[in-house]
Formats: sequence, structure tokens, C-alpha cells
Amino acid sequence: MSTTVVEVENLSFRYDKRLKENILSNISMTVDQGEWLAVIGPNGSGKSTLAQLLVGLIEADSGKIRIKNTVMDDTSKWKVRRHIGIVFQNPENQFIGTTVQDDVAFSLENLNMPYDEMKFRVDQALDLVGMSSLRHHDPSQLSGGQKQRVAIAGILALKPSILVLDEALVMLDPKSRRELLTVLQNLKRKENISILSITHDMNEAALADRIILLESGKVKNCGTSEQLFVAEPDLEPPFPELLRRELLKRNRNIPNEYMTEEEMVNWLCKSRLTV
Ligand SMILES: Nc1ncnc2c1ncn2[C@@H]1O[C@H](COP(=O)(O)OP(=O)(O)OP(=O)(O)O)[C@@H](O)[C@H]1O
Repeated sequence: MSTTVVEVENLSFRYDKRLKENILSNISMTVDQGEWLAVIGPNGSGKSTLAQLLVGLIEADSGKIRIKNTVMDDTSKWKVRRHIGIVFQNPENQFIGTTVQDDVAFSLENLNMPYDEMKFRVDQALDLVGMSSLRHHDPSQLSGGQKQRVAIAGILALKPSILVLDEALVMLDPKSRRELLTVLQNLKRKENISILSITHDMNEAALADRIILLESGKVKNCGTSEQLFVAEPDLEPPFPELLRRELLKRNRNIPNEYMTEEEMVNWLCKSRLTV
């Protein structure tokens, strides 16, 4: 049976309390342990605001957030943050250590973790993001993508049960992005961590178990890729779906239903398609 680790109930929020219009209105959603939920939506639809509310950086005007059965409030947010980690889009100003490894170790030192355990976690996290060879470098001298990997390692070392990624892979080159997506899929599978990823990349969103679509601060739709990309024709679908629609237009005998990348590859291999 699945356990719900994030539960959001009728959440509403506005930055300027003098204004009547909400930035987020009556948002309700859940994330299960080991589930990957992608949050998509146009610019300004409230995705980052939702992420900041979930990790307790800002406080809701009404509604409830429950993280691993603890209701988020001013006193509980410190306890909650042990379970939920966030990586932002821009890694600048997130560094504290003078070397990459010190930086990843910093949050662990604050937990008074024994040295051996800390070293193990830092080595493992740097290895996962492919940054072991730059461990003695000054983080401020790294490229944008390398900084982003260090920021991700810093959060992974804490072993949160829930990982929030706010467009955290945007700075990465395509190969690094693919590698990190595989790391995330493995973490989900092997460690049962839950992932909430905010993204504009529909190929990345299609890897999630479910996708939630925000529009003007409200939940417009929520479902699997299969359900969402069929129900929302205005969304730019992931590549396999674009290809499927093109082949369909050309009267190829392709199934008239959403296909994942793997399903598309299997179909192409089987169909011996001639161009
Ligand atoms: N600190 C802030 N103070 C006031 N308004 C803000 C603040 N941060 C965001 N907003 C406003 O809240 C709305 C939602 O912004 P948010 O950053 O959550 O959207 P988003 O969906 O993450 O957008 P994007 O895809 O462009 O990153 C926008 O209208 C934005 O102008």
C-alpha cells in the first residue's frame, strides 16, 4: 500500500496581502512515497511559489500542508525540513564551503554527524552527480552546470525522503541532464525517495509517474503523461508523442494512443517502418 508523504489541502497564497487576487488558489494535491510528480505550467502560473510553500520558505494564507504526517507551521517547519530538500534553478549564492567537498559536507556538519558517515555520504553524493574529480575545487569557480551538480549533491547527501527540484536541471548540458535524470530514477527505485520536479521540459515531465498542470495559480489538470497529453492538446507533448502524431498524419499504422519512449522504440523496431 502506498504512503502519502506530501498532502496539500486547499492551499492559497498571495505575496502582497493588500491585493485580493491569489497567486495560488485552493491547491490540493498529494505525493506518495517513491512517487515522481512533475509540476508544469506556463510562466507565472505559481510553480515556484508552490515549491517554496512546500519547504516552508513562505507561509500559506490558508489551507494545509502535511509532510510525512506533520502539519507545516512556523514551529514544525524545522522538523519538516529534515525530510524535504529543495534545489533551485540558479545555484549562485547557494555555496558556503571553500571547496566542493566542504560545501557538500556543510549541512551534514550541522547535524553533528560522525566523521566516517559524513565522509561516506559526501563521497557517494559527489559520485552520483559526477563531481568527485573536482572535489577540491572552489565552488565559485565552477561552470553553471557544475555548480548545479554540487548543489544537487549537497541535498542528496542529506538523504531527504522528498526531493523538490525547481527547474534544477536547466543549466545542465544534455548529456549531464540525461545522466542526472537516470540518477533520480535510480534513487526513486532503490531508495524509494519521492520527487517533485518543476519543469518546462516535457520530455523530463514524461518520466514522472504523474503530472500536475498549473494555470493562473490553479490546478488545471493532473494525471499520467498518457492522460494529460491527450486531455491537453495545447501542451507541447514529449518527443515520442510528437513523432506518433506525425506518423498518424501520414497514415502509418501506429496505435492511436500515447506511447512512452520505450513503447515507441519497440513499435518502430517491430513495424519495420519504411520512410
Ligand atoms: N517574491 C515575489 N513577490 C511578489 N510576487 C512574486 C514573487 N515571486 C513571484 N511572484 C509572482 O507570483 C506569480 C507566480 O510566480 P512563480 O515564480 O511561482 O511562477 P512560476 O510558475 O514558477 O513561473 P516560471 O515558469 O516563470 O518560473 C507571478 O505572477 C510572479 O510575478
